[in-house]
Amino acid sequence: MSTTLFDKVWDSHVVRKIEDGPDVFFIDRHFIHEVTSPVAFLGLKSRGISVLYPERTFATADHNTPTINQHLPVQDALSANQLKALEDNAAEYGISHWGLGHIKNGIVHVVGPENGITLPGATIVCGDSHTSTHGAFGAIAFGIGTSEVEMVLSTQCIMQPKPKKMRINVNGELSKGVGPKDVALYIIAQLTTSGGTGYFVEYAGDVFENMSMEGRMTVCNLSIEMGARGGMIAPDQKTFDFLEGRLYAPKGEAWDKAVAYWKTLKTDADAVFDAELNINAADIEPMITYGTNPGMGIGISATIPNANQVEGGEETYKKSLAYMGFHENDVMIGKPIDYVFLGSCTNGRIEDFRAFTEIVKGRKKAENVTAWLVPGSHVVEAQIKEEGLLEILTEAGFVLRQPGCSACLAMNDDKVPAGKYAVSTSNRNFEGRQGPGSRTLLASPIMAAAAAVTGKLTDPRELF
Ligand SMILES: CC(C)[C@H](C(=O)O)[C@@H](O)C(=O)O
Ligand code: SF4
Repeated sequence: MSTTLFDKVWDSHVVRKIEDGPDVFFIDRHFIHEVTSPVAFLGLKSRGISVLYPERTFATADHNTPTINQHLPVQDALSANQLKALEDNAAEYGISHWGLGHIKNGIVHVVGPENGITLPGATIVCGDSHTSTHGAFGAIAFGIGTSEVEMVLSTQCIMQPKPKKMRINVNGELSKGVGPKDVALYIIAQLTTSGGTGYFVEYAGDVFENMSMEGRMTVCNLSIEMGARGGMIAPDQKTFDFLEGRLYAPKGEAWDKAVAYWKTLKTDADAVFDAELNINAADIEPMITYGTNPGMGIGISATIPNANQVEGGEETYKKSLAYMGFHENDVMIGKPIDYVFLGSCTNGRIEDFRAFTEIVKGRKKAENVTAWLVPGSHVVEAQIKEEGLLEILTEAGFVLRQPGCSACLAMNDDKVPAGKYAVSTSNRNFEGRQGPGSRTLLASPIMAAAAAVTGKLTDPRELF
C-alpha cells in the first residue's frame, strides 16, 4: 500500500496500538529546557522513578538566559532558580547539559540540528511548541506538555493519537526578496491559525526542494502557528550534507547504513492525504503581520484588510487592530517602528544573519531604532564573527548580543516597552508577547533589516 513519509516514520515507532485509543509511541530523542522540565523532574522524584535512557535526553538553557554579560550571575531570582533546577536535575540523572556559558549552549531548536541530535526518520519531542522545527530533517517532531515530559523521562514513550495528514505544495519560483519566512507567513495567512488543527503537515514541491536546511527549519518551525501538530520535509542530499560529521550524527559504516535508510523516507507517488493545499510561489510577496496572531499577515505593499474581508468575529478583529494602533485600509509601508529583533528559533541561524547583513551593509542603523541582534547559539555567534559579518554590522551601528530566546517571548531582560512597535523575526505576535503592551510585527530578516536602517516599514526589495 502507498504510504506517506509521515506514516513511514510514525508506524515504525508505535510500540503498542490501543484499540480506539492513542498509540504508545517511542521517542528517539528528547530535548529539555529550564521552563517546562523542573515540574516533570519533581514528579519523578515524588514517585521515586528514574530516567530510563538519560542518553536520549539533552538539556540546554535558553528562555530565561540574559543576552548580555552571560559570565555574570543571573540577576533575576526566578530565572536563576529555573536555570539551577535544570543544571541540578541534569547532573542528578546523568543527562548532558549545555548551560549558560557552555560553548554548545543556545536555543534548543537551534542546537539540536547543529549537533546532529536531530536526524531523519527520528521521533523528537520537547516541552516546547516549536519542536516542529526539527521536522525540516524528515523527523516527526512535536511539542509536548510537562506531564508528557515526565512520561518520556521515565518510559521513553508517550501516548499519542495519530494526527491526520496534510500536504502543502509550493511550486514555481520565489521572487526576489521572498524567503522561507515569507512562504510560512503566507501559508498561515491562507490557512489561518487554526487551519492546520488536527493535522501533521508535509511540505512538498520545488520551493522546499530548493530551500536551504536553515530555510526548511524556519518553515517547519512555524507549522505550529497554523495549528498543526508539526510539519516535515523529506530528507535529501542537502539534509545528509548538513548532518555529516556533526557531533551526534552516526559515523563510518553506521553513517552509510543510516543514509541508505533515510533515502527511503519519502511519500509514495500515489499516497493520499486527508487535505492538500497548492500554492503558486509567484503569488508570495515579502510578508508582514499587522495584528495579534501570526495569521494576520499581508504582503508589504498591501493595505490592512477590512473586518468584513477576514474570517472570525469583527469585534475580535477590531480589538486586535486597536491593540496595534492600526486601522482598516492602513498602508503598511512607511509606518514608523521603534525596535528590531533579529533572532529566535525561527530566524536566529547563520543564514538569517547573512540576509540581514546584506541589507544593512554600507548603511547605518536608524537613530530611532533599538536593535537586538541575538544569535540562536554560540556556534552561530562564532560563524557571524568568522564570516566577517560582525564587522559589517558594527560599522552599520549594530551590536551583537549573546545567544538565547531573548525578546521572542521576553522571559528575560529583553522586553519591548508598552506601546512600542517591534519588527521581529520571531514567530508570535500575541498581545504582550515581547513585553507587556508591546506591539509585534512579524517579518523576515531582510524586512527587519530594511526597517532597522530606515526607521520605518520599508519594502526590502527597494534596498537591493
Ligand atoms: C516556554 C515554552 C513552553 C513556550 C512554548 O512551548 O512554545 C515558548 O518556547 C514559546 O515560544 O512560547
Ligand atoms: S526562541 Fe521563542 S519560540 Fe523559540 S523556543 Fe525560545 S521562546 Fe519559544
